[in-house]
Amino acid sequence: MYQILTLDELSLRLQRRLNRVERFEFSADFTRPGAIFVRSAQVPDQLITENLLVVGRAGIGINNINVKACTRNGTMVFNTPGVNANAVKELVLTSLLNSVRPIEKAADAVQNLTGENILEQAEQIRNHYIGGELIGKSIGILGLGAIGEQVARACFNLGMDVIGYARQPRNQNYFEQVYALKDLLSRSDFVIILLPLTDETKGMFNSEAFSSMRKETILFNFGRGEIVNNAALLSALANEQIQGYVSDFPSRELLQNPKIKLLPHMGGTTGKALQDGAMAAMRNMRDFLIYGTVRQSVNFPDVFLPFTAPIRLTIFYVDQPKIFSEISQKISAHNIEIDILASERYEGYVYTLIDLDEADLPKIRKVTNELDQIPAVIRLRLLKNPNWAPTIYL
Ligand SMILES: NC(=O)C1=CN([C@@H]2O[C@H](COP(=O)(O)OP(=O)(O)OC[C@H]3O[C@@H](n4cnc5c(N)ncnc54)[C@H](O)[C@@H]3O)[C@@H](O)[C@H]2O)C=CC1
Ligand SMILES: O=C(O)C(=O)COP(=O)(O)O
Repeated sequence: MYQILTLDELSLRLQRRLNRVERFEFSADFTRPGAIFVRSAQVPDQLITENLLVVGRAGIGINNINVKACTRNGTMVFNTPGVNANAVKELVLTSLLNSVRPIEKAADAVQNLTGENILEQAEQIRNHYIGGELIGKSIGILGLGAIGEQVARACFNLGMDVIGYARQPRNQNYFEQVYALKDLLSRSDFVIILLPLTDETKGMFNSEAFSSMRKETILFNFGRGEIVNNAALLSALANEQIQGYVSDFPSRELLQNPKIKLLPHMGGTTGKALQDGAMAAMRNMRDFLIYGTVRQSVNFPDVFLPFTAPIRLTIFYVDQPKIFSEISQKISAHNIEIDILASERYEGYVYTLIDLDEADLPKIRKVTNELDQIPAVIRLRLLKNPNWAPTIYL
């Protein structure tokens, strides 16, 4: 039985389905879980114990997970790229359109009309709500990944001049690519942040960045709050260096400012995106726990191998010369046949699946004890093929 800690809510329907099929146990209270399911909640470091095999992030941003500590612990971390890209794109477009048409204020004013001839009265006040248009305006997009690309394409189709900032050449015909942030900021009527939070992007919008922007520009942040330095933002708004700020990441110092609109981190919060993200996360988690295969990981290489042998060893180890020959020699010294294997490297580590043509568990356990003694080996698991027999040994 695998204990899966749900740091964010997972639909009961999905839990019941998974419980039935895979005999996983879900709880929000496990203190030493074997797996963690999470959205944006912070994963506390104390949960990264020797029990923890995998952390599954339903969604994209992994700034809530100490990935380095997980890697050192041999814990696989994955996310679910693209599952909420359309949801975020649609919220970005909604926010953009809202920023040029005062729909909410106009609709509120209509509700306050009284008497007969409501339409006539409404038409008399409509000139208080004259809007702007997006067509012909310039928009700068930072982050041209799953979401940024979709936003760029949609804005191009709305007739906007789209400028994209990316480090590698992209050769897309619906945006002009620039390599200098200042270039993008000085030319854009709207600037959209769709970047991950990293050491490089943290505080990217500082007083220097704001000094390159236009006074009529509205800045939208759907990446992460910390990409914008709030003190610099507040002074840029007060000094009319930019017109307004729309962010999906509220914080106390930004509340109650008429030039700031804050949303409750709802970019990926649609029924479809949540369902798709949870399903993808659970599929990746199940495959890793039951078959040892890796998909969409951020710290392990992706490795897949059909599981046809009775026993599979999974080994995560530091990439060192001759390490694999040491592993295979120890296996063959016990007269155990390797049926097939798959192995990939990633950033100084190796993950290897070794399928054994051997079902004698005591004999295999002797080998795994020896392999565990190799200093470069971080985590070793022994999986029994569930289609051959129902129990899984860890
Ligand atoms: N508001 C919300 O609810 C959501 C917010 N997000 C945020 O949006 C970010 C992007 O999401 P996706 O497009 O799905 O991810 P993605 O990984 O497909 O795209 C990220 C892009 O940013 C680029 N990038 C990274 N660092 C950069 C830098 N220093 N300079 C220039 N480009 C850089 C990458 O090359 C990549 O093209 C996520 O990491 C997350 O922080 C994502 C989903 C929902
Ligand atoms: O996927 C992301 O990075 C998001 O920001 C969405 O977060 P959520 O899963 O909705 O808490």
